[in-house]
Amino acid sequence: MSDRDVQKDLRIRSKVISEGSNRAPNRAMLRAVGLKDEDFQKPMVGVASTWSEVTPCNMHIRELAEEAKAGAKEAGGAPLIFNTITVSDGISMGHEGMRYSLPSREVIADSIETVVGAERLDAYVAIGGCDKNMPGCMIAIGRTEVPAVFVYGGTIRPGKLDGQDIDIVSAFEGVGQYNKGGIDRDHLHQIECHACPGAGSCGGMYTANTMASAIEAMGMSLPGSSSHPAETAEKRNDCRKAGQAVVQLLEKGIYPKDIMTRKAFENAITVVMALGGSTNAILHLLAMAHAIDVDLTMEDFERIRKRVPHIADLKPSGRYVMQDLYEAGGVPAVMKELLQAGLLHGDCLTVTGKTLAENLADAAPLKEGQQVIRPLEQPFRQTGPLVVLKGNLAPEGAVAKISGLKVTQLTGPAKVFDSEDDATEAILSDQVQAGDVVVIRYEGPKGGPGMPEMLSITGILVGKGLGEKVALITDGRFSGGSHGFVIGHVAPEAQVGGPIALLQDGDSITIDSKERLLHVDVSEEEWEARKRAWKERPLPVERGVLNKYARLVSSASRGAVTD
Ligand SMILES: CC(C)(O)[C@@H](O)C(=O)O
Ligand SMILES: [Mg+2]
Repeated sequence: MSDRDVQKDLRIRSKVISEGSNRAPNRAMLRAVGLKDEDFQKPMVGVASTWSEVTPCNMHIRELAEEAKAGAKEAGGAPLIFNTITVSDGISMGHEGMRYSLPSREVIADSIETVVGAERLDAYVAIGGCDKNMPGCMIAIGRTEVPAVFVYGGTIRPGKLDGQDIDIVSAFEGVGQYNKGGIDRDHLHQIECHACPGAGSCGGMYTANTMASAIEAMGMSLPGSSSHPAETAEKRNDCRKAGQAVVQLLEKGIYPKDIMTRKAFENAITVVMALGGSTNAILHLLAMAHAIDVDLTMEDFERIRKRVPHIADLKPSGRYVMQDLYEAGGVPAVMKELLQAGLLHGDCLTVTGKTLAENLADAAPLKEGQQVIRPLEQPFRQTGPLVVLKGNLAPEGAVAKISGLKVTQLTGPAKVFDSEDDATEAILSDQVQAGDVVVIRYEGPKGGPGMPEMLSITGILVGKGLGEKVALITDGRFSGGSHGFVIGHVAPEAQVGGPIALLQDGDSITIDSKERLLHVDVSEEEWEARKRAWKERPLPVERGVLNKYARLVSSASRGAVTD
């Protein structure tokens, strides 16, 4: 791009700072951070970095942010890096800390919106690593109404133990295997030491990789970037190019609302279904749609699921991890197949300034002989694996992931727990038997608060060999690493008096993923009596961010949003 082009005024917001005598003080501050006279003629481009030492997912993002900054500068912008927070789902899992995970999505969105708004940035690149970073950045992008590009920090590579690939979920399931006596302490320690061999987000088609793929499908990331692993030259290149791309979007006047359309969300859902992504995708895509005023509902997921085959042999239920998908050709190669089969809208605009179909025309196909992605004609299932269930237990809906499951229907007695801790204790001390339906309630967005992910407990069930023998239903949610007969996001949640609050031990619960049903068999009189007797509980946290969150947050069926 030539200097003349850049002087075509791209300062759609920053002009309020970079022009006029009365803004001398504002510019004085920016001169201290390195901006010069010529920079005040250029668009101010932010780089929202989620760099942090608290998790491998984000520990390399500082360097990536520098690349994006260099790219934006090369393209004629005046770039500035700013940070937002992250928390690690892997580290906060299974204890009090998990309550902060979903709220962190809002903190990330709010903090990016705050900096972009206050500093009058003209455009920005957002770079995210751990699960909540992706939707957090995208919610901000939806709200801020300036050109933006998202870059995923990239997947971790698989760990190696005794010649086998392992990852973080191996460690969670190892706890159940150890509890059952299947492995000894030393083996569990070996898993712990080898599961996470470097920088990058959890390796299977868990939440981070799911959301990264969805965002690329939506057109908000550069082609191929969602499957480029964290520690590769391609990943650094993605960031450099994202810095350049965002200035070009500003030039062309392409805004997030031009890309994040309803059809783009449909493309994202299609890719999530084909890859067998995390149940969290439903929550996060609903929240992202809300941020950009796209009317998306749980029923849209069901509608799309019915026409999209599940073709990826990816963890948690399959064999491979994101690095293997990258080596097989990556997300663009999968999208190429889906487009050819008429399953994607090719006319959607993307951050390259081209349509999805134009981008995919340049993409390489799946590698010859690869094992990760099946042909569309020979899928694992004819329909997508993320199922929305409804019934008298979940009038607003609940979410199950059925990939890898043989069982589709179970009727069993409820074992009701008012917290994940109590349920975990019961499972570890063998008080839960095959055929039981474990109910974990008061763990919803308001009741948790924060709708904790329950990978510890699902990992223990799988590790103990109960993954398909015991069903688990909750108003909380699951990790992308969770598998088994588990149903989350039950809405309305217990805290607001949803039907799940009225369950009692021994109630007969039916889960039917084919009929999409979540039903409890209790007489009407009895149910009415329980309703009358139910008393609202005070919010479990009285102050601070969790109290603010609990007061504001909407139902999981609407994405658990706070604005
Ligand atoms: C720890 C995990 C596996 O990253 C989880 O948080 C997820 O949702 O995928
Ligand atoms: Mg997670």
